Amino acid sequence: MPVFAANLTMMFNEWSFLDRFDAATEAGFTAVEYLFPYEAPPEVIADRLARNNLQQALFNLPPGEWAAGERGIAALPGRFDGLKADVEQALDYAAATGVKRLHLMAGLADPSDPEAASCYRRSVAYTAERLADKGIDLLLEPINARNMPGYFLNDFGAAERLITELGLANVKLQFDIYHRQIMHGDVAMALRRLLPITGHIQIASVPSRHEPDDEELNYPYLFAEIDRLGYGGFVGCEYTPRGRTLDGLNWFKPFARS
Ligand SMILES: O=C(O)C(=O)[C@@H](O)CO
Ligand SMILES: [Mg+2]
Repeated sequence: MPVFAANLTMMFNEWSFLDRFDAATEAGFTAVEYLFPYEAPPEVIADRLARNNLQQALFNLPPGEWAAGERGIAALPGRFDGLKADVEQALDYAAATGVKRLHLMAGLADPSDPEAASCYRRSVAYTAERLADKGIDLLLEPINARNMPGYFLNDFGAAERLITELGLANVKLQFDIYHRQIMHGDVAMALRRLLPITGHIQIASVPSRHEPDDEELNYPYLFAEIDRLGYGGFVGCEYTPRGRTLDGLNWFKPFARS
């Protein structure tokens, strides 16, 4: 049975960020993920996890100036010193929360620009090495161009090639099924092929990015396939509820902790 992580950036927005940990637990989740923890002190987040007996599945390394439109800095020339500081900040939060995988956003850059490609490779290799010291996986997530125009890592093939070429045991794919379907389709076959290099899975309906219970993907089939393939990681629920979060959790009832 997949272990689902509530994405607290997108779900449970009826509560303040810290209260979302309690709300997700009440709803039966045993794990959480979110984009960024950095506005709350690490020990405060650690306390919310501990008091709810929740596992921290994933969060992102700092993404640069998000409010100014940045979506990561790994592929941006001239930002390597900033990236090094970001890695140390993320590791402080990782130590407090016990998270075992972190996502590094690439940034907005032309994937055919050799300078961006070289910066990205250097950033990934450096970050992977720092995380490996702590037993943490580094995740790379291809993101579709409709949601994030101009994003550097906009292709599953490019992610697979880089992961394979680097050959670093802790660099893995963040397989967001929503992005996969929009970018390439062929989800089940891609899961079968890419599972050996996959460190985290995320889900949402396509095209609306709501609960995984409607629209063009057959999630019951995909959940069974993920189990059949022996996936032992988390499945992040990275969707915007159609209405109130709790009203949209019928799909999750068979998997909820009682
Ligand atoms: O956009 C997505 O999909 C994500 O998983 C975000 O966490 C971007 O990191
Ligand atoms: Mg995602």
